[in-house]
Amino acid sequence: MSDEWAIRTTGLTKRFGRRTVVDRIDVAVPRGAVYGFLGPNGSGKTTTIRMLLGLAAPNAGEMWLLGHRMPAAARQVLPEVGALVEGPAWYPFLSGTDNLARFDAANPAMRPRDRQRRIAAALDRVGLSHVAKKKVRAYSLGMKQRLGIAAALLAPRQLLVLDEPTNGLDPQGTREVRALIRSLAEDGTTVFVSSHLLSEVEQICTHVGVMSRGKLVAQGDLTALRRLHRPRLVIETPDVERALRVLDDLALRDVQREQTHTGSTEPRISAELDGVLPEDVCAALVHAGVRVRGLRPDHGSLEDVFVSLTGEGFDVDG
Ligand SMILES: Nc1ncnc2c1ncn2[C@@H]1O[C@H](COP(=O)(O)OP(=O)(O)OP(=O)(O)O)[C@@H](O)[C@H]1O
Repeated sequence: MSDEWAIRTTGLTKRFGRRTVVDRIDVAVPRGAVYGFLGPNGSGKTTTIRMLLGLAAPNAGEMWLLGHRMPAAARQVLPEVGALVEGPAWYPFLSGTDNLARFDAANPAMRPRDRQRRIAAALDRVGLSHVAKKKVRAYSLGMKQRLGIAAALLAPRQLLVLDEPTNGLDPQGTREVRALIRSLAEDGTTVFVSSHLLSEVEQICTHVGVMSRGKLVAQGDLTALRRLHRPRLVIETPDVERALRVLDDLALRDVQREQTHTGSTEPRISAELDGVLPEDVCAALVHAGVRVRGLRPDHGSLEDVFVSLTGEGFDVDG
């Protein structure tokens, strides 16, 4: 498998009993990407991550991490991969440093001689040096999550896999973790991050894969996915019937009467622009005597694209 992919799977499948929870997915994460693995709860994200990390065995399909076949190359590859899955359980009465020391000591590949230096560097990387000696029970959730990322960074990593790293965090904690992910990516680490929050993926990711009911329904860089939305034109006018005839004459597609929103009394219609310029539609409407009270192109949001792909909404409150 080509070296350009940090993660690649083909036909990856996991069944629990008769239920297929991951269904023949082809994941492609380019090196250097921040890849958002987006999907509602229960869509199969954690199961996929567990397979990638060798924590669960696939029923079918193939996978490669950093160009190496998994799970065959697990011993060689996994030391290059930092992971945060279901947040580590910390000892609340030990400090951040002492918790990381226990974590580090559990890994036989780590040289004890460098332990303190390694821990100090990891804490510094996630911005926790100032609380290194504080007991973890005094840490905020965001700090605990950053400590989890510090644990994943005790060794130099080419790839970081983070399962819902901002889940349960308050807005401040969320911002801290997002900023950390961005800065890790700037250092050249590939980051694979799962989330059920579209806004989160939009803010930090370069690429996205969308899971829905075990299937990967869309994948690519964010700009390319945005292009999947066909721009529409929204017109506000009291002369709906006349306007509809004009749009029909212009052969615009998917002409719809929009539901009137509370607070807005003006009837609205919309249509796919399909290459026609908004100003030409406006001129035709005015020429036909339609009173145009409002006219604007709607380029749509990423959410529109994903809802149309999955038929499900996303939690858009970051
Ligand atoms: N060990 C298991 N045995 C049986 N079913 C399982 C097991 N693990 C997961 N599932 C089921 O597989 C489906 C996918 O779960 P998974 O945890 O991968 O989804 P997810 O997208 O990560 O969602 P969440 O964010 O809620 O964890 C769910 O319906 C879940 O109940």
